Amino acid sequence: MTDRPNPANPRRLPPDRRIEDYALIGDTQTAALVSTDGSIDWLCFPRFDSPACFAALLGTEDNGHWRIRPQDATATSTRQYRGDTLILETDWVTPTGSVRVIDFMPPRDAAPDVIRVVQGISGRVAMRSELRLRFDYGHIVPWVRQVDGQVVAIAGPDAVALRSDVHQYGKDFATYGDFEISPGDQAWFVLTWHASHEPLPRPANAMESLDQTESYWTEWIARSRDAGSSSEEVKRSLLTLKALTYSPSGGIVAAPTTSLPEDMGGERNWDYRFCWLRDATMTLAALIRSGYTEEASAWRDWLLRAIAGSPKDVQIMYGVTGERRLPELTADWLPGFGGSQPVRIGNAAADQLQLDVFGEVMDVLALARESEIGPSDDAWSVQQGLMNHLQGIWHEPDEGIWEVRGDRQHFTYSKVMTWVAFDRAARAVQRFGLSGPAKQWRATADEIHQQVCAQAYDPDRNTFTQAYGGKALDASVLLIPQVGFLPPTDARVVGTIEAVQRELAVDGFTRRYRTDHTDDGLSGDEGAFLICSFWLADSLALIGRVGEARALYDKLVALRNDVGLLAEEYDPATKRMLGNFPQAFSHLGLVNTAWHLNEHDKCTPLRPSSY
Ligand SMILES: OC[C@H]1O[C@H](O[C@H]2O[C@H](CO)[C@@H](O)[C@H](O)[C@H]2O)[C@H](O)[C@@H](O)[C@@H]1O
Repeated sequence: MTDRPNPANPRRLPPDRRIEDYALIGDTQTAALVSTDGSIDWLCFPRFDSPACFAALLGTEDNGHWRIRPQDATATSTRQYRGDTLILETDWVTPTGSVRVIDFMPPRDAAPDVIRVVQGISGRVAMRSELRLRFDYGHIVPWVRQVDGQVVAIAGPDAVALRSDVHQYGKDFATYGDFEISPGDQAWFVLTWHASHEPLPRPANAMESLDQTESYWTEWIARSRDAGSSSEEVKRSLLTLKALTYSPSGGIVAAPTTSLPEDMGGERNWDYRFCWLRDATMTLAALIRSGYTEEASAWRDWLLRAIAGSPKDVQIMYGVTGERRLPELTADWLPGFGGSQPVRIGNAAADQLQLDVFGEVMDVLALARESEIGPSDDAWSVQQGLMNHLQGIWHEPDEGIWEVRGDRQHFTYSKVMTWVAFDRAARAVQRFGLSGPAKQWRATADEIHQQVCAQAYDPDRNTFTQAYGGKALDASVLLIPQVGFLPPTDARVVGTIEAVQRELAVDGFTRRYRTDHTDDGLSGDEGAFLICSFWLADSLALIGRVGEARALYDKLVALRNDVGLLAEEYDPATKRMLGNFPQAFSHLGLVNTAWHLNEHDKCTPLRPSSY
């Protein structure tokens, strides 16, 4: 094809489209988002951070999508995951009958596939598949042709083949398949990516792949500890966290999307398809607690490879196999979700100083050492290098946990987590007989402790503040008792929880900070931050207000969409999710709070540092 689609007449998506209208399918190397309308609007092939071949999520249908649904515009859909798997079932009801569309991505053997199977339930239903491939984040129209009965699309490094038992035809830069389905009928579609210079991979068998995919997820979830009354939502969150794991390397992405807005229509749009040490360590803590040691072990190996070299070059985030350069670009051809621009590719936060990651890494490695994963000499030698480096920089101001793009500050949470790093290092020497300057580390931990209590505590409001000498509040300091910095019985801890409830509350949830009190370098506002709301529930449980904690947990669980997924934030005013989706932070928060409440019910004390 030589012409391009007419940009003056773009194919629009429904204006009332919501982030929570999407469901996730994935193969633990990449993932796709499927809308309630049966359209795959986001898919990056072959990795989470590869350019998207379907980017309608951040634009219009002309930026690439693949819809399979009844031709009847009045058809309605409901959907669910098949049991405890990532196989999505969308059931359509039309005036003439009903059908089921089954969408999944088989855990990868060689080539990545998206498979869609349509099965008749009742009556007779006229269906349509509408495929619009656009490489490189929605702006390259590929050369599409039929080769041996299969549709092959090629542009630059990418090639995608569609194999199906439904006849395909091309029209207006899209590929269509029209078919009818009755009970007992079945139609299948297999979309496969390969590098354009390589031969077409062998086609996957749709039904065999379905069985294999079902077994993969069912066997994986069967290894989890039973979370009692929270079991249903914990399992779904664990499956989501597993789906965000890049299995070849053990890396874990913060979310599979870029630029879903934290402020609808605004500029708070970021690329999350990378491995943050912070998000990954917290995810690991949730997985270890839930019985998954294999993933934790793989991630420890990932970490050691990623940060290998000089400790002074350690970054706060990496690519899925440890890439260090993640330049932030603007995809100015994409209008953005709900008009939220810019759409960003890459993330400049990779170059920031965020001191908290030292504490998070030291803490999760301590947890790993104490768990079934056991010790690792390599890990300890890397940890010693990190501690030597931290000894020289812990007193510096930084960008903090929230990666502000305003001035660096002495953020309280950053300093608390440097205390965690020195505390865990000194403890490891004492407890496991490892080598290292334990006395010096303990002395530094004590110095940081005194400094935080003196400079980050506001006696007038009886609360820890966001930064030394400041007045602004920050929900991250809710973690002070969880990481063991102060006991939950300390009046300053109780005062901080109450101040957060008083000053950061929004409809019973909490913001991470107030954008009118903190200069984060950005315009606009944002919603309630879900992981912080889970931390608030944890804090309430820790100080004995368990009824309130459970009520908040239940309220957060009720925010999940129809298939149990959460974005990063929630706007109580519009009752809509905000931010990248689904977000590891929110799902690990759910898992940890469920375990905290469970442990509380069983009167098992929390191990310090459980996030
Ligand atoms: O809010 C501004 C920042 O937003 C992103 O960071 C957030 O997401 C990270 C990944 O989940 C998380 O680790 C961090 O704590 C959050 O603040 C974005 O990646 C940043 O570039 C941006 O400055």
